[in-house]
Parts: sequence; structure tokens; C-alpha cells
Amino acid sequence: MKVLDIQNVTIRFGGLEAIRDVSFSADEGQLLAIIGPNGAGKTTIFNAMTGVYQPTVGQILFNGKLINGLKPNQLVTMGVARTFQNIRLFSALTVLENVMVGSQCRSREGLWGALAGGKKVAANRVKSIQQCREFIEIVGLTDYLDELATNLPYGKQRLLEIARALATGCELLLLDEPAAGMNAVEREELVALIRRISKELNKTIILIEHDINLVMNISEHIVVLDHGEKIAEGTPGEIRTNQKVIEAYLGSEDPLEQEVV
Ligand SMILES: Nc1ncnc2c1ncn2[C@@H]1O[C@H](COP(=O)(O)OP(=O)(O)OP(=O)(O)O)[C@@H](O)[C@H]1O
Repeated sequence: MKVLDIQNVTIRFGGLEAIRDVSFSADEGQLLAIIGPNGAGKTTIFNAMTGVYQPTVGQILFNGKLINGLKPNQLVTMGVARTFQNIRLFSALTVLENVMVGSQCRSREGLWGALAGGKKVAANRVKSIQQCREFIEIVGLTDYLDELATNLPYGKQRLLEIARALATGCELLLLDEPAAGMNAVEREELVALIRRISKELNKTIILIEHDINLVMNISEHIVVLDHGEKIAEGTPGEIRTNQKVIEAYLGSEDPLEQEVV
């Protein structure tokens, strides 16, 4: 079943066509990567999937429902969560508190219920804390539970963003350059984590990533954008040897040419 279906999407900013007639889809549980040289339109299409931008033309469906025009918070409630290229954590909150913020969008009692208190609210809170601790354990940050987010090393802040996104109860997880700023060891751990989230938690994952080794290593399906257009899609093996992809990366600063030529 298609979890996300991008149908003939064009996105214009004034006279600039950042995305031109792009279509692709992600199946349930699939691990899909979007790659392309700088300025190819990766972030733009990501932002359209999360309600930050609206398609000028075309449709985006989530579980068969049209999501054009929905706001990011509505999409989170529906099951679409993301991390950001530039980390966006609550730096003055602890690791646990940051993940609790993510889980709030699933909470049924709402603000007034929480303020009113009562046994049920207290019990829900205990359950919620337990679930948040489990997500923190999954990303390997249990030792940092009460640490302020701002005190975490950069790579661990990225992991915390993933835990917060998982705590929203998402079905579709969008990772925007999750390996940026990570060292080689952290990257290896990240690959293991993304695989675990995909296979054990059965999330559909779409990632944008400049680290082509990581993309080739982890993805089941790859969509390649160049100058706002989809120039190829397929398995890592197909993309590695695709002539259009090789040409798009030649002369770019991204390292695909070293991988494929
Ligand atoms: N809000 C905006 N207003 C105007 N132009 C924009 C806007 N957002 C993106 N663009 C333009 O759209 C094009 C695609 O940009 P986008 O950031 O999506 O590319 P990208 O593939 O994510 O690049 P990078 O790998 O460098 O992050 C670029 O020409 C960019 O300048």
C-alpha cells in the first residue's frame, strides 16, 4: 500500500520552478532516499510533504487522503513527523522533556485536561513518560535522560530529534540530512538505528542525505532530483550505474562521481 503518493507536483516561487512535475511514491515500511546535487529541490519537496509549502500544481496523498493545504501540525497528528536539517530542539529542556513535547500531540486530555489533573491524567502521564523513555532507549540516549538538550554533542542532538519525531506516534518519518555533522562512528550507529526503526518499528522512512555511501548502504529505493525534475528512480544498484545520474553529479561537489564513475 502507498503511504505517500506524490502526483505530478510542481512548486513555483514567483518565476522560479523549484519542482517540476515530480511524481513518486513510498510504500508502507519502505526506506526511500531523495538525492540530488545542491539546489535540486530536495528540501522543497520535503517541505511540501510536511505542509510547509503547498504544491502549485499536483497532489500529495498520505494513506490515500489528499493533504495539499494541510498545516504541519495537522500532518503530525495524522502521522507525518520529521527532523530538520538545522536541528530544532528545545535547548533549555532536558532530553526526556524534549521527547515528551513530541508525545503531546497524541495526548487525548488536551491542555485543560492536563491542568485539571486527576488520577486518569496522572496515570496517562506515567504511561507517556514510560513510552518516551523507550524511544530514548531506541536512539541510545538513556544515559542522557536528564541532560539539557543544549549540552548534548551535535550527533546526539540529531538522535534526540529522531526520538522526538518517533514520540509523535508517526507512521511516516522524514529525515532531513540525519548524518550531517556526524563523525564516522556516529554515522555507523545512525545507519543501524534507521534500519531498526524501519524493520522493528515498521515505519515508512524518507530521507534526504548528502552522504551517498550512507544512502546506497541503507535505501531500498532512491529518487534522484536535478534542477527540480526527477531524472531517475530505482534501487541503489540501478542508480549507481544510471547515466543521467552520473552526469548530474559530475562537476557537483557531491561525491557520487567518486562512487559511480
Ligand atoms: N522559499 C523559497 N523561495 C524562493 N526560492 C526558493 C525557496 N526555497 C527554495 N528555493 C529555491 O528552489 C531551488 C531548490 O532549492 P532546495 O533548497 O529545495 O534544493 P536542495 O536540493 O534541498 O538543495 P541543498 O542540497 O543545497 O539543500 C533553489 O533554486 C532554491 O534557491
